[in-house]
Amino acid sequence: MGLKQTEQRIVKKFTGSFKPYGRRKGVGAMLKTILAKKYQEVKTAKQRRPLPSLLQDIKPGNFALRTALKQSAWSLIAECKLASPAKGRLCTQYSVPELAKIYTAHGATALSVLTDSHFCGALADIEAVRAVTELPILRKDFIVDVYQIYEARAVGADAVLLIAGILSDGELEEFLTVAHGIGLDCLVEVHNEVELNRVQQTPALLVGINNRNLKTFTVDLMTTFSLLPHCDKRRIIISESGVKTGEDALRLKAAGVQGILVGEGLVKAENIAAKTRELALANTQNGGRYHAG
Ligand SMILES: O=P(O)(O)OC[C@@H](O)[C@@H](O)c1c[nH]c2ccccc12
Repeated sequence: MGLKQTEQRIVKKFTGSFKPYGRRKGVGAMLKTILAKKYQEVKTAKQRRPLPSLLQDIKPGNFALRTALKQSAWSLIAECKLASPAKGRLCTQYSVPELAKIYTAHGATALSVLTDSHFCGALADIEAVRAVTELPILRKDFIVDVYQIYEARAVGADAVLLIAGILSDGELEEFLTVAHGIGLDCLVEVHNEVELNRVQQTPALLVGINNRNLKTFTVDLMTTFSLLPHCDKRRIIISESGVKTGEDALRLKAAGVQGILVGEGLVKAENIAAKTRELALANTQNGGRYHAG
């Protein structure tokens, strides 16, 4: 199937007045490319392994991510991010499981593993990380089909990312229901007030405020500070992208977020172990938990 046809299919999938990124004019060429490829990948994966067969491999999870976030006064979700479409290769020194080991030993609350090829990720990375850590694992990808949610659980993930900007209201509801039905948490990502309001109509418990605009790639921590007053109290709020220092973490914590999701700030640090401790607020009083060892 050519790109054009695939894109048409994406367009057809969305209903209602909300326009997901894939459908807005002049919007992120990169995101469009990623989404078109994603539909192809899912189609191929389904052919290789139809859903009924995949379902046989699924043991329900136990909402390990929400449990860890609730138990921690401050949470660092540390991301295994080898590359990004905007900046290319970010980390050459360590493999994904090596990063996971460092993060685990130095105070991360949970791990995020990118499984999209544009970030040099693969689904198998989750299995590799599962083998070296007991921390909750978030599958970070562009989820556009329930199949990917089952796939995540089959390889041992505890949670998936759902990006409000690329999903219709119906899809958000459906994906949350499917994930919650198999004990998997969802971190639902928003970037503006319209998306936040849509997500707050759903039972989503974990809300990620992405400081990065997925269309322009610009990053501004103000996104979190300005959306925070609009978040209702029942949700657990995570600030995602562009967090670099312990000072950033302290400012976000003081504003009321529960934790941060960090990739680049960790993988590009000169000393990744020390940066993990810094962002986990491991050295500050009443900061996050610290796992020695
Ligand atoms: O590397 P950063 O700036 O710390 O960002 C991490 C994470 O938030 C980012 O990787 C991300 C946020 N939402 C996404 C959606 C898809 C892929 C990647 C992402």
